[in-house]
Amino acid sequence: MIRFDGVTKTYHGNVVLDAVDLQAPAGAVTGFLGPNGAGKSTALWILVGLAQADSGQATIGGRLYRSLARPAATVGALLDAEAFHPGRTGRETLTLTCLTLGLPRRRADEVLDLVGLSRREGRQRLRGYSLGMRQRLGLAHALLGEPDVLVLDEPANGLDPQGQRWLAELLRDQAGRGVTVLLSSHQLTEVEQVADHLVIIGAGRILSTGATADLRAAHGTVADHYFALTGGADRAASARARRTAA
Ligand SMILES: Nc1ncnc2c1ncn2[C@@H]1O[C@H](COP(=O)(O)OP(=O)(O)OP(=O)(O)O)[C@@H](O)[C@H]1O
Repeated sequence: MIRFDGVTKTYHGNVVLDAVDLQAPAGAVTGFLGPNGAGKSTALWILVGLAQADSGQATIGGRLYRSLARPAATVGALLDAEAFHPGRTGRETLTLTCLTLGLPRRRADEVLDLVGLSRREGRQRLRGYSLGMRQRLGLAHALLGEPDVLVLDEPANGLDPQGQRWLAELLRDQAGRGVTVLLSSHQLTEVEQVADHLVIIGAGRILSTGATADLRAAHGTVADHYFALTGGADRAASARARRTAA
C-alpha cells in the first residue's frame, strides 16, 4: 500500500505538489494521470526518496522509503529508462544489480525472459537499444528483487501496440500476485484499460480519484473526465507561471 498524506513540494518558489493525498492499494494497478508538468514524476521521486517533501509524507507499507529494511525486495522503480550506462550490455546492467543486492546471477536471465528481451538482446550494449527495449530493461531492473510495490513512470513510452498489450498483461499479473502497482502515464486509453483505480493530478493538486469503473460510470469516458478537469488545471498552471514571472 502506497500513501501520500499532505505532500507539498516547492521548487524555486513554485508549488509543484500542493498537499497531495493519494492511496494506491495492494493487489491493484493505480493509474496516475496528469498533463506535462502536473507533478507526477516529482511525487514518484519523493516516494522513493530521490527528492524531499517540504511537508507531509509519502509511505510504502506505512514506512518512509529510507526506513525500509529491504528496499529492493519491497519497491521496484522505473523512473528513467535512460538512466543506465550506455556502454554496458543489458545483462551486465542487471547482473551488477544482482551482485549489489545479493541476488543469484540467474535472476538476470529470469527477468530478461519475463520482459521479452532475448539472450542476444541481453548481450547488446544499451547504446544500441531502442526506446522500447530500454523500457523493457528498466522494467526487468524494477522486477529483479520480486518487489511488493512497483512504481513506474511512463513505462509504456516507446512501446509499440504489442509492447503495450504485453505491459498491460504483465501489470495485471503483478497485481494478481498482490503487488501494489502505481503507474504514471499520459496514455489515457491504455491506462484506463489496465488500471483498477485512477488518480488525476493537475498543477500539483489531486483533481479526482476513484475506481476506474466508477469514474467511467459517472463521467462517460475517462478521457472526457480528464479533459474537463485538466483544462482548468492547465489554466491554473499558466496563471501561476505568469504570477511567478511578474
Ligand atoms: N529538480 C527540479 N528543479 C526545479 N523544478 C523542477 C524540478 N523537478 C521538477 N520541476 C518542476 O516541477 C514541475 C512538475 O514536474 P514533474 O516532472 O513532476 O511533472 P510531470 O507531471 O511528471 O510532467 P511530465 O508528464 O512532463 O513528465 C514542473 O514545472 C517542473 O519544471
